[in-house]
Amino acid sequence: MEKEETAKMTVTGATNNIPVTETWMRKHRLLYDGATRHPFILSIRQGSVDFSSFKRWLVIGQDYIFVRSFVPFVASVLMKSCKESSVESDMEVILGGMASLADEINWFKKEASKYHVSLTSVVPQNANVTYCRFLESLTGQEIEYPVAITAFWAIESVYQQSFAHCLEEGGRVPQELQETCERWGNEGFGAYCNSLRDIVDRSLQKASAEVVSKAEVCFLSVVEHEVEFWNMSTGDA
Ligand SMILES: Cc1ncc(CN)c(N)n1
Repeated sequence: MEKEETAKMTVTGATNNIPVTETWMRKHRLLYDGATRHPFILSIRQGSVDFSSFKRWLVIGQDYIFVRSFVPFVASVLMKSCKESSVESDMEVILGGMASLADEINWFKKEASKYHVSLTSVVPQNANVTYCRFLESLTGQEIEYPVAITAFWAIESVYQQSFAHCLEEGGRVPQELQETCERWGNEGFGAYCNSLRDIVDRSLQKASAEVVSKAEVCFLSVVEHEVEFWNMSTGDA
């Protein structure tokens, strides 16, 4: 009897200790999968994607524009972490993210010249402009660190999990997109996303209910923007 009670307590304790990001994932699974299992991503995984100049223009050109707006946002998260986080390693994780964005920019330039895409003449599409504006709105001082770091984690994670899904067993990624999938779907990038997720969960543990709810809204906005980003592939955005 005593043993049973102890077991119950442990189960209750574990339930109460579910990290916030895990509760969001369970609650918003369908929406999240809508981004990481978007038809464009599934077509890459199934090998049916038509990697025409239009798609190249999206993956290289539009994403290049996005990443250039992403950098100042990440810089603002770095500033917030210096001021608001008491954990030194937060800065190192975010700095690592900045370094990987520098690599991304160089990679876009390399791919653009390989496929003769002129990065300077790509016009940002509406969905991309809206997404970049959203990023800018999160750079203000009034945005709390837990909210900003939530957006950062969600943006990186959706991308990582989308491309990791393409690489899972049974996929038939076309040769010319293999490197793209590996760039974001690799395990190292996955570990980095997990470090961001740990920062989110830790910072939300100490946050007020109001900030937690703002962070959840922000998480959902990111997922919606990511869906809209891929919708550009069908001209629906
Ligand atoms: C739209 C989008 N989202 C996320 C990432 C990953 N840095 C990206 N390159 N582009």
